[in-house]
Amino acid sequence: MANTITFIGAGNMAKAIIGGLLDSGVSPSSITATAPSDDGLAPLRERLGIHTQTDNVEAVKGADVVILAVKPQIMKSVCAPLAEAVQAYKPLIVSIAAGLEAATIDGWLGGGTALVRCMPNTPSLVGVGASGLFANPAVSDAQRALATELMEAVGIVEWVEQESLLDAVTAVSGSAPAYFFLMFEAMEEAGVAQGLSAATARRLAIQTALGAATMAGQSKHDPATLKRNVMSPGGTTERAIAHLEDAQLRDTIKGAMQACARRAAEMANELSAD
Ligand SMILES: NC(=O)C1=CN([C@@H]2O[C@H](COP(=O)(O)OP(=O)(O)OC[C@H]3O[C@@H](n4cnc5c(N)ncnc54)[C@H](OP(=O)(O)O)[C@@H]3O)[C@@H](O)[C@H]2O)C=CC1
Ligand SMILES: O=C(O)[C@@H]1CCC=N1
Repeated sequence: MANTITFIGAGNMAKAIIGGLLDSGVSPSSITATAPSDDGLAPLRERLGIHTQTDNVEAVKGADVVILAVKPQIMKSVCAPLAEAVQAYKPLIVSIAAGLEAATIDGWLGGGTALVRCMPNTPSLVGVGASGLFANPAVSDAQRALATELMEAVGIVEWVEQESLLDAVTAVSGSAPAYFFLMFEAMEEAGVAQGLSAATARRLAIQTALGAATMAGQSKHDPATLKRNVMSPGGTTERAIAHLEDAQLRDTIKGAMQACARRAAEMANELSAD
């Protein structure tokens, strides 16, 4: 990718995308990351070889793509000072903030911006990310292709044509690594309670999740069939799955995902009213 990319904010998610981009062969010299102080930036500059900046406005000037990667709650105060440079240089803006609507951010940047909203996830760091993208009407086909290329460098991409669907994407993939990490915690605890060492239980649980995900991604069968294939009649898995169904696991997951999407919508309302 020959484009220059500036990350405004260099926290967990920015670092995950930057790491994935570098692993995919993007040149460190084409990436700039910003943060208010050099303390967190120095290791990125020294270990990864990317450019860093504590001045957001300078970092925006001349960038082809500006990725807004700060917390939603400070986005307004970060965007306002960028408006002049954004209007002058007209980069493609990519916001990865949960909740915040495209029109709200566009307004903070002075209006008329080509803006893609992206909901990525942290496995982007290891090239196995999953991102949902939405483009506002000012985004050209070439800019759509650029956003696709950027996020496909760190995982899979799904475009949605209705902005509100990004809240569902947040529930299905943006926040979802945490659901699986919780599952790993629970499986490790349960394995230890059954006598395994924590290290052994963790290693087996993680490898099993990797295997299940890889199989589900490659198989011509749906997940329900793959599940049935593990369940020998009268066997062990049948008992375990019956317990999970009796405990209403499906409703629990549905409730968690509804809470997630509702919070994204709530954040959009709270922050647009600021
Ligand atoms: N974490 C995740 O899994 C996901 C996060 N997101 C979204 O990504 C965004 C960032 O989240 P996350 O990376 O987790 O948050 P972090 O708190 O880890 O990162 C935020 C970054 O912004 C920096 N920052 C703070 N103020 C400024 C400023 N004025 N100018 C430039 N940089 C600034 C922080 O620097 P310092 O630490 O020095 O304050 C930090 O580097 C959020 O909007 C979130 O909704 C989306 C999908 C997944
Ligand atoms: O928890 C959050 O708000 C962010 C957005 C998706 C994942 N983390």
